[in-house]
Amino acid sequence: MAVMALAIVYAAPLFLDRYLVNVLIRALFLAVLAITVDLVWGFSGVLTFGQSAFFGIGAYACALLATHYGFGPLWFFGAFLIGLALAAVTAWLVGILSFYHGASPLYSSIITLALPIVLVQIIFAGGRFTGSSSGISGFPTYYWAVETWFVIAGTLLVAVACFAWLFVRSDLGRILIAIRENEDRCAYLGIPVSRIKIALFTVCGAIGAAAGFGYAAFTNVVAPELGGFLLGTESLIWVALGGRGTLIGPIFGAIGIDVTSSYLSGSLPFLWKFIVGVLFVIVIVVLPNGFASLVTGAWKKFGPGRRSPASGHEHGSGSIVLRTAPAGTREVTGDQSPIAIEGLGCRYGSLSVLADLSFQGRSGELLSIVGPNGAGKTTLMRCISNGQERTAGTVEIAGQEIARRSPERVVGLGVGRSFQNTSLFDSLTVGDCLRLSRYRVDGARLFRRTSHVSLPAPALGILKATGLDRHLDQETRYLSHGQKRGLELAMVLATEPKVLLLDEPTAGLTKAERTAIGEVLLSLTTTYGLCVILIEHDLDFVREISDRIVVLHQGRMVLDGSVEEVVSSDLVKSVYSGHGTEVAS
Ligand SMILES: Nc1ncnc2c1ncn2[C@@H]1O[C@H](COP(=O)(O)OP(=O)(O)OP(=O)(O)O)[C@@H](O)[C@H]1O
Repeated sequence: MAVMALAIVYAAPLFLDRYLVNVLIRALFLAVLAITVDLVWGFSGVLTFGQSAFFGIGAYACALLATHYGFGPLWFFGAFLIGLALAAVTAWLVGILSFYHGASPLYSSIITLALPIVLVQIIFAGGRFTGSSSGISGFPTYYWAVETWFVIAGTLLVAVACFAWLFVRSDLGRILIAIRENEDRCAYLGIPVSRIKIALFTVCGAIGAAAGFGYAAFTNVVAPELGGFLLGTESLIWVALGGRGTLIGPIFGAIGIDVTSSYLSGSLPFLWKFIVGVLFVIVIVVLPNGFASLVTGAWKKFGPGRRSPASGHEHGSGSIVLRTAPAGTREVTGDQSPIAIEGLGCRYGSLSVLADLSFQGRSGELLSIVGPNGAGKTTLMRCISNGQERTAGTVEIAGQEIARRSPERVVGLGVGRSFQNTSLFDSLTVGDCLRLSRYRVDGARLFRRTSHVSLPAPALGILKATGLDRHLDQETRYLSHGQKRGLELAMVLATEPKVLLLDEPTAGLTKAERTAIGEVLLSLTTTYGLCVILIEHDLDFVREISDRIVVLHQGRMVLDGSVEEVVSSDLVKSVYSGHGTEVAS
């Protein structure tokens, strides 16, 4: 494919007229920018308006160094490196500001929106040095033949597209899609979401600068618009029209719109922009996944090896082999408690949701947390799995305080958490989900996909019990509710936790599935020695499988005892009957 694309790049200028080749060279550089927007927005879900700023930085590095300092092969190459480094550092700083733990997606979009505006103001403020609003033209550059420039721009585009393609199909590329679909689940599997986003943003910034540098060196003109907000927004339109998250769609979107506008914007300056706007609205409504979805849809329907939806998958993960991971080093030793909670409290403003909770969990123990709706059970899970949630007290995992650690770092201490509502990645396959849950233990490859995944014995046991080991190539959206629950549990166990937090794992399951889950939980404690903390409303289920029960009421612990003690307690009966005593504060 890459060889064919390169052959086209080398042959095309021989057959096309000169004006079109000139227009295409600019469009090819812009298509490189579109790929970076697709990686950031299409694949990892960060709506960025600021990718043009990096294009502008690369373009101005070329123009400013050639105008004010010197020109020659070394200067040219030096300017290229300076442009890339400046863009990478800017992108890294913007990434840190945009994606620090807890930043909302809206926040990062606003920061990327401000970036090109700030850059243009800096260019204006640069006066004669930066050429202010008129920009810089006529600076020394290489006046090679258009055929040569076409080959340079085309080769850059093919190279970036190939690397991007390999990247999005790799282990790390799957993680980008997982982040786009369910950032929280990724964090609670120990994936460092913020760091991955910052790294991606930095690399895409540098690539955008390379494209801008080439664009400026070819056209011999730079203007503030090259780093402006308008180009940033246009690049989003190319990606949306072409097909977000497809790579090929944004390339054709950028080339198609730029070339057409070069022909039409002279004769129909206002009408052309209007046509693009209307086209954009129509495509968003009729083809939300862009024009590329027409091709991929037809390919899925009529192409070779087409699959039924239940067995197919959008991104083609290929078969994956399951292996048993070597026994981890996560067993809790000696008398150490896997989990010890002391004086834990949580407030939301003046509302006290949890107060003064203290208890410990032991290895091989199934500890159920029960209590009426609103008692604070889920909040307790949040306080254990995220160091930033609690407002008082301490939580220790195997003797280590979680302090203010973010969820992914708490996973590193040995806490695994499943959510009240099953939380998976719809367009990823079962195999992909399992592979990415091993990120914390096995890491992820940058340009390759591993053909196997090594899982600890408890996770393998669940896959076998639910039959998921025979559906590794199936997208998770086609799984039954019970299978989804099973997969989520297997994914959490793949992180090799010492303490497993389960929030209503049997909700919505049939009686048979509930019994199966009960057996699985028992084997996790008895065979594998895990400490399981379970929130459950089904008191019969709790009674059958628990070693110990903690009862919460109005955010306080009213009882901590054996199953018999709790079941026979009058206090618990009155709490559940709604006549519960007001807990003294
Ligand atoms: N972010 C928040 N801001 C304000 N109040 C909150 C927040 N999260 C939870 N609460 C309140 O804290 C209380 C406990 O909620 P929590 O979800 O922990 O209860 P629960 O015992 O898990 O209930 P359920 O069994 O219905 O899931 C509720 O009154 C809830 O409204």
